Amino acid sequence: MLRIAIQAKGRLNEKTMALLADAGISASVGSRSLIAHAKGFPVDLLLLRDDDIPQAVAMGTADIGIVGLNEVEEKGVEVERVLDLGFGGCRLSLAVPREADYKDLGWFDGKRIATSYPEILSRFLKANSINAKIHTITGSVEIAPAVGMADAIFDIVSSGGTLIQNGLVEVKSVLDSQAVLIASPGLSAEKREELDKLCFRFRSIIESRGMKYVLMNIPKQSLDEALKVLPGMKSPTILHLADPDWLSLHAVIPESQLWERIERLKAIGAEDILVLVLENIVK
Ligand SMILES: Nc1ncnc2c1ncn2[C@@H]1O[C@H](COP(=O)(O)OP(=O)(O)OP(=O)(O)O)[C@@H](O)[C@H]1O
Ligand SMILES: O=P(O)(O)OC[C@H]1O[C@H](OP(=O)(O)OP(=O)(O)O)[C@H](O)[C@@H]1O
Ligand SMILES: [Mg+2]
Repeated sequence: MLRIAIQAKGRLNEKTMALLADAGISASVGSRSLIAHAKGFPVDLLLLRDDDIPQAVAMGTADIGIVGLNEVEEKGVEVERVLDLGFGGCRLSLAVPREADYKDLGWFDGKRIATSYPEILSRFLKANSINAKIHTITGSVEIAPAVGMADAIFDIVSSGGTLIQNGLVEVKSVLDSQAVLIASPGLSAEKREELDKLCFRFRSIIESRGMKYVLMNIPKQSLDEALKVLPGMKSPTILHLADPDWLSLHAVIPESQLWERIERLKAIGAEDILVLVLENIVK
């Protein structure tokens, strides 16, 4: 039985539960539960604050965990980074007040920087020979310069909206983060086997995200042109129709290219185009 640590509540919780559900793992988690037995896979869910997940996995309290890379890097513990999960995307950046006379990293020399990520910041400052004072606070970091607590900040940025609201400008992105699956270094062979199965499910879900399954009818004489437009997994599927002048084409297309491809296919005579949601790609 694998034990997986996930965030009890917060930004990663919903998407983590959705990923588990897509992988056929369901659990009824009460608002005060700390541990839940899952159905559909031999796994227990351990519900923790995200700060505690890297340590829990490093110690073996949990075998695996889902947490932001930012927390893994901050805690500096020894865990295996198994899989990038493609959600919870953000970055850790240095930002300064809009009116600051900032030219380069040298600006930070002698300055006070507020952050909830002192370890990552300290490593970065050292690597760049910057002598700044780190002021550690646990939240509302962006307000620190305005209230005179610091000259600059080092914090999570996603849309950049919070920085703008607080009159700050991002000057250096230090770490790109997303939710990652981590594993304890000393997993037994049995647990490793379970983890491999789980990873197989996660990978097929991640790969299918943003992909569409497209079916259409195409005049036979347009086939060569259509094949130039359609990617497909290996190549598109071609099926014969009862009408000998027409073919049916099936292909997998990234959502970002969908409408541009459909316009090109319509221009060469494609009709009856169906776009279906792709649940999983199993390779
Ligand atoms: N604005 C954002 N956009 C995208 N991802 C984010 C954003 N803010 C944080 N994250 C990611 O989500 C993780 C969890 O964020 P959250 O705000 O829920 O943390 P928290 O308040 O420390 O939660 P906890 O109560 O578990 O300690 C962060 O560590 C980061 O990886
Ligand atoms: O670039 P943005 O899209 O504005 O996101 C960045 C903000 O999001 C997070 O805070 P959150 O909203 O989770 O609140 P918190 O400060 O209470 O953690 C993070 O700490 C930043 O403040
Ligand atoms: Mg936290």
